Amino acid sequence: MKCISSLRMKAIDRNCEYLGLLPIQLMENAGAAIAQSVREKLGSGRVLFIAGRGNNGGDAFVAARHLAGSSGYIVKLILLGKARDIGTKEAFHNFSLLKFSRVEVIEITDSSQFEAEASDWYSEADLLVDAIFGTGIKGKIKEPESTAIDYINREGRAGKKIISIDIPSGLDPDGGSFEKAVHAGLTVTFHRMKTGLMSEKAKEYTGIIRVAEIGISADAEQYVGPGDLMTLRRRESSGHKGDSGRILVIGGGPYSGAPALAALAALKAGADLVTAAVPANVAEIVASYSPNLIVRKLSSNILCPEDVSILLDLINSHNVVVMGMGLGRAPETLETVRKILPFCRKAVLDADALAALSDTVFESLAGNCDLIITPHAGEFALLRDMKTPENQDSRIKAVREFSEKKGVVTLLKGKIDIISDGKQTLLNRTGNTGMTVGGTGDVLAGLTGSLFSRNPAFLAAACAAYINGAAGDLAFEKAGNGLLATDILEKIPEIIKEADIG
Ligand SMILES: NC(=O)C1=CN([C@@H]2O[C@H](COP(=O)(O)OP(=O)(O)OC[C@H]3O[C@@H](n4cnc5c(N)ncnc54)[C@H](O)[C@@H]3O)[C@@H](O)[C@H]2O)[C@H](O)CC1
Ligand SMILES: [K+]
Repeated sequence: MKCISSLRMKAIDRNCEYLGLLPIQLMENAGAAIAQSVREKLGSGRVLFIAGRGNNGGDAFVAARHLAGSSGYIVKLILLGKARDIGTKEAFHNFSLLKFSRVEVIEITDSSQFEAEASDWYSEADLLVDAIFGTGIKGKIKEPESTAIDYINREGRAGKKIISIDIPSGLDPDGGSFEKAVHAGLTVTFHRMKTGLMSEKAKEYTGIIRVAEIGISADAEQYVGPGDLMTLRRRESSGHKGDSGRILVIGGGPYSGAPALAALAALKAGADLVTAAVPANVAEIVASYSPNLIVRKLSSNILCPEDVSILLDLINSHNVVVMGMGLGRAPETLETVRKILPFCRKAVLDADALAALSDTVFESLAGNCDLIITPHAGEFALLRDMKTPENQDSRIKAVREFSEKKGVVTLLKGKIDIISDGKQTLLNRTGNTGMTVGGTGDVLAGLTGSLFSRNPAFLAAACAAYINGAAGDLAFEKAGNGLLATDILEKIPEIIKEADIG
């Protein structure tokens, strides 16, 4: 069964919101699924919900309302804390609806209140629903939550039915470890199995696990969105120069704009230091584009084997190499690419550098170099020696299989970008017709390198595709089809700032 982490689940939730499916709608569906599970376990009787102040509690508020509307149930709810401290507007909204729903509610703020005020509520219940924490649990369990768990388990030992919402409270949703946790007879988890529920230790706490669908849109999971950006590593506020990425761009010779665009994109996406190593004829031109660039002049007018020693020094002092933009495909250039690649720990290969790849090169890199390739359909066809399929499903399959076989992350550029590492695959639909102009691929390569310096390859490539397209969409509003790659550069910081990852 496919499991997901709590972070991925949060990313999908955020992507739903981006698509217009609001958190309160998901909460309503989650609560309805819980109410249905209660009905299946108990035809009629007394049901007690024990709810925390997060969204796990929010699901309980919805479920209690649904159940109180069904005949045959007496529904009570213990809120652990004060109503004013409920953490989200969705949970608070649903809590407010309880006063119109024939659900009796008490607030417990201190563990000493349990004996006098809540003990009877526990003992008279036929079924208890645990909604203290779900995926939001952090650190040591405090009071009154800790005592609330003890009381639930006391009733469980007495043979009562216990249903946990999403996760038995106390269990770490990812690792499955715990200091104490609810012993449930049934756990109703949402959308997908959570990794922590599958752990050996968790088994005796979860009881039977049911995965309930809560209406999450397929696209929220299949397409990159702001939720994925949320999972990127933030820049350290106390970081030193270089901590947020040292990027080496190797490009140019026949062209001068391409390496400059990649280098500037890396800077705009938050890299601290970017060095462009470029052939001698274009070094001054590239430097003249921006005072922000550090330019290293190579020995000749094309990249050639005489440059290998200086390039190896540069590779050692940078953490990601972005290579290929405007390099040309002279045999000595491709030979140089092949010579230096095994020394790169992390590399993004674009454009002409892709022509240096072969099965032998891929094999020699396996395990040494973490590689992202960013071909368009034509370059991908050359890499595979096979036409790139037009049909979307066949294209996805081709990218997935190629990435798995070669041990790389592929970002296949197109109207819909496809990103895969062979196991995970994401699609990206940001971007527009104006972006067929030259240079947008160079921007994407630099952007990818910048994110790659702080993040895993797959996430970096997927988020770079999204940011590049989203920056292009913003630029398109003003420039329309007269959009230039430099317009996209200008919009990158806005997208990064909006996503709060700068
Ligand atoms: N797509 C979905 O799966 C949906 C899931 N929903 C539910 O939302 C919860 C996650 O909600 P969140 O608000 O992020 O966190 P929790 O409710 O699990 O917990 C936060 C709550 O608990 C307090 N807290 C955290 N740690 C401790 C501690 N050690 N001791 C005491 N108190 C603690 C914290 O202060 C907060 O008050 C998910 O599991 C689902 O049930 C959505 O409703 C629908 C979409
Ligand atoms: K729970």
